[in-house]
Amino acid sequence: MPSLEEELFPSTPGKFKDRNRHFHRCFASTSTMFLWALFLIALTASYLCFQSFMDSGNRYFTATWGGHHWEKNVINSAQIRRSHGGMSVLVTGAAGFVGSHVSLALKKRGDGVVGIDNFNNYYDPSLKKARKNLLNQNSIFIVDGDINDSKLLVKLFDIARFTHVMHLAAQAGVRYAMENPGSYIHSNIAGLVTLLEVCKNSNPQPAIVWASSSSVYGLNEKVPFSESDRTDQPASLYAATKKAGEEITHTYNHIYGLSITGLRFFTVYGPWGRPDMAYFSFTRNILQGKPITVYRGKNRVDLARDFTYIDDVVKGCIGSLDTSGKSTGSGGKKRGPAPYRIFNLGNTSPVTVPMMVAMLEKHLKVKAKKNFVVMPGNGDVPFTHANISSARKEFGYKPTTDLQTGLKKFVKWYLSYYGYDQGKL
Ligand SMILES: O=C(O)[C@H]1O[C@H](OP(=O)(O)OP(=O)(O)OC[C@H]2O[C@@H](n3ccc(=O)[nH]c3=O)[C@H](O)[C@@H]2O)[C@H](O)[C@@H](O)[C@H]1O
Repeated sequence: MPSLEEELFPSTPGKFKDRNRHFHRCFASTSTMFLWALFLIALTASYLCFQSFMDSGNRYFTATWGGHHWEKNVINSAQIRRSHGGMSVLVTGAAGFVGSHVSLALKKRGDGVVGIDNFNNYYDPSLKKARKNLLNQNSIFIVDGDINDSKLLVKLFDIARFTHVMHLAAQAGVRYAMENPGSYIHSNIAGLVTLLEVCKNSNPQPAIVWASSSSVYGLNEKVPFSESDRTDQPASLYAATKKAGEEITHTYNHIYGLSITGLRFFTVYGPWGRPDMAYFSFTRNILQGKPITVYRGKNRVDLARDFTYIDDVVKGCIGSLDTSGKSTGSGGKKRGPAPYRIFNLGNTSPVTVPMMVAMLEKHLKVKAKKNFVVMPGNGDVPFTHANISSARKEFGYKPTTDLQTGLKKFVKWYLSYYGYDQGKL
């Protein structure tokens, strides 16, 4: 005798012989659809719940901040250890190239330094970890966190009364902007605004020095580039976000009385540098016997950069901090006008890319396998050249390291850091 189930949901249509056949079929398919719909709704709901849990709870998975021990580390690290004119500086992007160098220099002269870095994987995070270790050895504490985390920033300002912020956290790289545009908005726009909001609300407000870029000059053809030259023709999204940063910081200066100094860095290079930059990746390839791609402009014109050595840039950063003047607002209210400044930090002597390669070949004692290709339309500009008279006048900025000398120091570091001096070559 067939079961009720078999009666209602026969395995083969031929089994259905009663007169309610159509009704049963209809009922069967409607219920199945209903069950499927329920199942899909449940699945979607669980997925959305999981997503929102992950988003809101992300902090809890990645957060490594908070607690008594952590606060003690922040307070100790922020402590000024010199008697006159010391400052307590929050350095964002402290595990980065420029950030790590500036942090060490500030600490060395007795200023308080607390770093923050999100240790993202835009390039090898182990290099960032190594920089962090170096800073830790010099009693500099680095918070593992993102500048978009306003709760973290508020907490930091609550427990350490920073007099200055050296804002170097950013999504760098000119060409990568075509691959991952969102990361530029996240760090260079949203992150900047989050930081400025916290700074403007803090009491007292810190003075802010931050990294803009030579790339804001974009398609400007007037050389050398002066701060008053036009910067409304960016050639990359990276440049556009840095230019936007200059406008955004101006607003915070104007409305809230924050002291702001923007530094236009010109292709900074040196030991502990960024592996995504040409001098660094060329070195890696040359040592590994791999070819390098050298871009050329129209009519085979060589590209040129005003390569600037890291120690010179550090001096420029510190000179800017020392002369930044005070923010005038407090608790979100402006009490008077505050300084708003922009400076080029370049070297004032551009070198072509093939000349830079020749210097690397000399220091590495290895010939490069060069492929010359026409510069792709991916955000590059043909040349950069800084006029640095403003920075010189304001805080005595005077670069002293030429590219030949700077690359020699870089190669020495590279060979040692990657173990080539122990027979790898
Ligand atoms: O001053 C800045 O504001 C910027 O400086 C830096 O950008 P750039 O000056 O473009 O440096 P970098 O990539 O080292 O290319 C150097 C040269 O090599 C050429 N280049 C590059 C790659 C390659 O494969 N081949 C090549 O010829 C290339 O065409 C160029 O002529 C920072 O990365 C950036 O974050 C920002 O800070």
